[in-house]
Amino acid sequence: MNSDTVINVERLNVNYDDFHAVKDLTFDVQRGELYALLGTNGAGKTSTLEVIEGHRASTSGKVTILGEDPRDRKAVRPRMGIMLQDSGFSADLSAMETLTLIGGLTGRKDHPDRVLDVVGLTNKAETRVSALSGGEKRRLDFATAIYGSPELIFLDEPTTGLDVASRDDLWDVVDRLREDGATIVLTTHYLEEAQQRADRIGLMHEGAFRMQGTVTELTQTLPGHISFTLNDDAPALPLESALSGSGRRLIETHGLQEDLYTLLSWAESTSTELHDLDAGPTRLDDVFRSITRN
Ligand SMILES: Nc1ncnc2c1ncn2[C@@H]1O[C@H](COP(=O)(O)OP(=O)(O)OP(=O)(O)O)[C@@H](O)[C@H]1O
Repeated sequence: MNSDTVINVERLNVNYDDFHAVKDLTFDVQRGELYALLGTNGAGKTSTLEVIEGHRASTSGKVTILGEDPRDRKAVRPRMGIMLQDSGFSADLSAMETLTLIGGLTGRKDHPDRVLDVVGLTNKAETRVSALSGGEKRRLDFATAIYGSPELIFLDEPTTGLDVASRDDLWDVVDRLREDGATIVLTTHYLEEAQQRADRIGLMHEGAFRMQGTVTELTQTLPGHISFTLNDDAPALPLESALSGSGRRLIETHGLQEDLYTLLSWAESTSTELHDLDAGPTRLDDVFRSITRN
């Protein structure tokens, strides 16, 4: 573990009675990284995060965050922010009072009106939590996590319930925090968000990591695709392809650029039209689906 290691997890196990929910998990998160902990339903993500965030004792294993034991609340609270899936704020408090309370509880210094402005809730400052819409509550959840611009921020399903514009706004704020050096741990079921933003991904299934690495490392494990349709009188293709029931040709390839070049050169030299051409590398969705099949 070096001085840039913000989270270190070694052989973490979490049992619920005789159910083994998290199995020997080992990973680290480095300063400034956005690490996405992804996985199937019930994979053990929340159980893992609860231990890292200091909300749950592990059954065995060693976890340090910011060089401290996560259960040492006094040491870690001022330095980290958490956006839970359901924060359970007091319904009677206003948005402004909620943030003031968070500042008092965590010891993180900031100005509630600044943070409300950042998340676009200035006009709801005096509105009670009970009167906020679902998306506004989510933005207030986010505001509590970024209050004081902590150096480590946990975002648990941050964009669930947000419309597209609000999602973009949230990611803009995250990008700015990262420019200032924040480390982010993300869980999400929106895989395209992780694909676009994560430096590294841990992919969990049934309590254990099935894969860990950068998006490129994960997606390189499966072939990319080229697909199109041809007229019935088209000449023989230069590459092996599969034919779907709808008459679409599919080429699966680990050499996408090369095969695409071969195909396009062939199409030009034979004056063949490739209708509805689509090509691309494997997406994280495909990798995700593959782990549930193994
Ligand atoms: N308090 C508990 N008591 C018993 N079993 C639990 C408890 N909390 C979680 N589990 C079980 O542990 C497993 C992992 O749950 P966890 O909530 O960590 O998964 P997750 O990856 O966050 O899932 P999801 O994506 O569905 O939110 C599940 O099978 C769940 O039913």
